Amino acid sequence: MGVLEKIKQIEEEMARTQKNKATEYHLGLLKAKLARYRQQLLEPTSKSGKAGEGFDVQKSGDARVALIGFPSVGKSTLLSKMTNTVSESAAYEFTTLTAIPGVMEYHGARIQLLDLPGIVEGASQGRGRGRQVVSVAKTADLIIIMLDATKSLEQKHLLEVELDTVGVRLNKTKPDVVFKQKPAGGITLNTTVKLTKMDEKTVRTVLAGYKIHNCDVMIREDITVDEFIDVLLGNRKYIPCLYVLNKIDGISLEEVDRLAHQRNTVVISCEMGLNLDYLVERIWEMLGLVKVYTKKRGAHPDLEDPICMRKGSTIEDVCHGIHKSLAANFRYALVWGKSSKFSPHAQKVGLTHLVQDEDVVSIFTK
Ligand SMILES: Nc1nc2c(ncn2[C@@H]2O[C@H](COP(=O)(O)OP(=O)(O)OP(=O)(O)O)[C@@H](O)[C@H]2O)c(=O)[nH]1
Ligand SMILES: [K+]
Ligand SMILES: [Mg+2]
Repeated sequence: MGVLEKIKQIEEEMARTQKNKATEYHLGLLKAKLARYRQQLLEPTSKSGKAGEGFDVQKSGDARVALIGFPSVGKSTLLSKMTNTVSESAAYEFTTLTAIPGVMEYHGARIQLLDLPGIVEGASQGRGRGRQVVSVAKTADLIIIMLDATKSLEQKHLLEVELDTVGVRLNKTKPDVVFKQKPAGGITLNTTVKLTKMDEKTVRTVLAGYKIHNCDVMIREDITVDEFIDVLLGNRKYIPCLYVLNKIDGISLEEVDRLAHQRNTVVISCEMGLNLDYLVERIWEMLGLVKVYTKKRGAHPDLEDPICMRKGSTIEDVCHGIHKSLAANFRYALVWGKSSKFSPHAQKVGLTHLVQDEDVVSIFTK
């Protein structure tokens, strides 16, 4: 039996099985199996060595944003509007056949926007170029799910399912679970919170399903069995996602207003240039980039050329952003701004100090 058939069988069995306390651990086992088979789907086989590989596009700039959507929702039109790259757009489906990178500049950051071929339902199972597209999505710092506002928003759910299947978790944080395998000693299971969505027996059943007999597990969040499986598999990607509804020139104002209020959603019209500035702001915000200004002793901060970094960056990252050898000769730094304990005055800090957006930093070397 092929993997696809096995998956189908399990899904059918799950659909047949009533959800209740008595079947909970059996369902957990089925889910574990299902995840394992789906995993296999993504692994390259000898027949199709290319499966699971993405398009070969160099990452560039400070962050990467991938445009995912059904055909002809306007992905290429958006790329051409927002960057200096032109990507062919047309009224027929599958105009774009490969990944086309463009660069947007904003607040001194260079953000790579990646136009991709349209995908269809079943993409993750290898239909069309879907698998390549979804693997590129995994490399993004932000995924834009682009939708046609004049069409049914059921599309949104279908795309979420495709990404979920390849292990991309949208707008979710990594479950707060410590999991360590060990050579012997059995299973040690600890929880710091009350588990209401699964019980300990389910946890043990799932571990057995993965043939894990020796490990330490510390669960610090009230997670579901799916989230627990994610932890075991360990290769899930937690990526922020912005839903962009295009072509609002084709719907009523009332409808626009209703759609605009949905979570993580921006409504636009590429054709009429509506709301594109706001879209850039939201992209920036969701990327959580941080810009830091540097200042030489006795001089004003350099506001022209900030250093752009990921949220969670440290003074050490700032050093690397300035010069390769700077961290090695580092003595101390002075920071002004949100991360300074003594704001508006400077704080003297070391390499591990976390910087915040719009901090001003002076580095002192040996
Ligand atoms: N009415 C309207 N049409 C738009 C808008 N944006 C794009 N279009 C049209 O939609 C069609 C598809 O646009 P594309 O940019 O090729 O869409 P795509 O998502 O890149 O399509 P594929 O590459 O085939 O997946 C073109 O005819 C565009 O002119 C918009 O805001 N409003
Ligand atoms: K098109
Ligand atoms: Mg296109």
